[in-house]
Amino acid sequence: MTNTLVKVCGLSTPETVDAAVDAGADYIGLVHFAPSPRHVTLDQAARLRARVPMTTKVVLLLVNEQPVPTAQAVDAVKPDVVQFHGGETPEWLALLKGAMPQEVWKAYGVRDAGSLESALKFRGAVDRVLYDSAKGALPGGNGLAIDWSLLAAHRHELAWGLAGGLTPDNVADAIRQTGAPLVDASSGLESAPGVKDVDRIRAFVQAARQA
Ligand SMILES: O=C(O)c1ccccc1N[C@@H]1O[C@H](COP(=O)(O)O)[C@@H](O)[C@H]1O
Repeated sequence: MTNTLVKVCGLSTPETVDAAVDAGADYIGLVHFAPSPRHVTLDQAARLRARVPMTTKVVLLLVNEQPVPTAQAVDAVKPDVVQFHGGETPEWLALLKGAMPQEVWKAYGVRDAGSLESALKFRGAVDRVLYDSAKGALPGGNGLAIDWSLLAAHRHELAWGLAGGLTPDNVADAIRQTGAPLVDASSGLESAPGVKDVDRIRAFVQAARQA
């Protein structure tokens, strides 16, 4: 058994939210980003959020939102964490972190070891950095893994998590190789883009727990 925290992201139906909660996910993620096949409106997100017990934390994912829509989204959904998955700056995220009670996470695209050094610019500005692939058509949710050996070799100074291309089949290896304190999956738990598979959700949480 590992202590690795598990996040299941990109949920958009009551059934899949319930499946992730029942499987024991620590975090469930709701994507509010119109170009994504996992996009939920603020109204949908608020209704999904209302199903989640306090034992599971809710992450609202935003991409390059302006200040007013960010505040409106947080107010409507009342998440525990806001994950920013675009080109948000440390200065802007530090301001937000000081102004709201929610945790602030920043997804950061990893290309090489230098990426892990440059992520240090978010030190103090966010509560966690989520390393994801820097490639793909969308800012995230592309199912592309990063080079795990970079994370294994790195002396981590930031609270962090591993995202990008994780599936029920590779998550145990990913945890063993990187020592990730948190793992996050979305497209690897789907039968088609945006369509989560409850069996894959359960298998992912179980595989991460047993790594
Ligand atoms: O899921 C999306 O469509 C998405 C869109 C825009 C930004 C981020 C998005 N997803 C997040 O990306 C990572 C990795 O996803 P994957 O497991 O490789 O599919 C994860 O945090 C997703 O929630």
